Amino acid sequence: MTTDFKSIPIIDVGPLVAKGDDLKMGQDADVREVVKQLDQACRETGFFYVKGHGVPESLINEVKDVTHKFFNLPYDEKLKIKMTPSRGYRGYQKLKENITKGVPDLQEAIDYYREVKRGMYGSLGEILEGCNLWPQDPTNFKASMEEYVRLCTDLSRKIMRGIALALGGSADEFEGEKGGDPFWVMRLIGYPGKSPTNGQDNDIGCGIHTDYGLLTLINQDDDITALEVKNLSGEWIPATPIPGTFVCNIGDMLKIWSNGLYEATLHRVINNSPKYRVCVAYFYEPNFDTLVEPLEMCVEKSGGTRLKERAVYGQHLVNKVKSNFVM
Ligand SMILES: N=C(N)NCCCC[C@H](N)C(=O)O
Ligand SMILES: O=C(O)CCC(=O)C(=O)O
Ligand SMILES: [Fe+2]
Repeated sequence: MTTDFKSIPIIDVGPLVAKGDDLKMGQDADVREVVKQLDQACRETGFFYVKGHGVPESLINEVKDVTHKFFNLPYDEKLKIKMTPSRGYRGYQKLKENITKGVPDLQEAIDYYREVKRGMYGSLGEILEGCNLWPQDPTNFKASMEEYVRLCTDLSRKIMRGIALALGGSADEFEGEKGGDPFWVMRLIGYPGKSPTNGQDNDIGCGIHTDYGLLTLINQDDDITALEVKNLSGEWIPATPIPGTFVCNIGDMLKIWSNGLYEATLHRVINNSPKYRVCVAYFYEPNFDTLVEPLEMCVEKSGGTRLKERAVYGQHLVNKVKSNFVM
């Protein structure tokens, strides 16, 4: 259950990153301390900053830098990697093309998904079949992003091990058929700055929503506060950038698996600054074809009441992708 949090906690995941490959990590006192903090943050906020993550700061900055460079290109150039349904919904979406709850978002973006080979998940995965679209310019774009995805996937796997322990499971509770072959999504997002002259009818960069999967790692520009998180009384708490950290939040599938012990907290983005803002959002997801329903151990912890929600992750994603482009 979300609470009336007034700020977003910071967690140093260093010990979890260092020992996260060893399934006996739960016996380590430093890891146990991280697990305790993860449990509290997931219960009370659903959002936390992650420091001590081990992803090089140079790469964190480089992916934002190439994202800025791409969105700075002339429109015709950006359209070379235009997203279409026939390209598996991968690629560039112009301003206001993405829609949240019926309202066009004041953002442009590129969507990347883990590869879905032809027939891989039968008809379930069909609409996402296709190749990711990489711009020629800047030249280091593809290599930087692929390395970034690799490191974010590894970090997320370790954070999920910490969360598995926090819920009272074994470290690899979310692996195997649940998330041992994790899907991923990456969205590079650009939010135009506010100009005094263009009195926008809608200045919402991304409308109020929850994320779809397990964990999101947000890498945002250091100098602009735009992401806001909703607490229990409905106040918007800013996720002010803290250089060198990721903002990490919980998605819909982890809410279901945890039987609602952990919340997928509502959030939105408004860029009130005059500067253009980018965000590199990495989404760590379950296995595409896994059926997600409350874990028995979490139902017990909740006193026996079971959430009614259940979903095949890939179906949940596909439903969202389809509705993201219709008014
Ligand atoms: N892959 C994720 N989680 N993306 C979150 C985007 C939320 C906005 C989207 N238009 C929507 O309405 O869902
Ligand atoms: O731009 C941001 O900081 C967050 C974007 C977001 O919430 C999303 O794309 O799911
Ligand atoms: Fe989000």
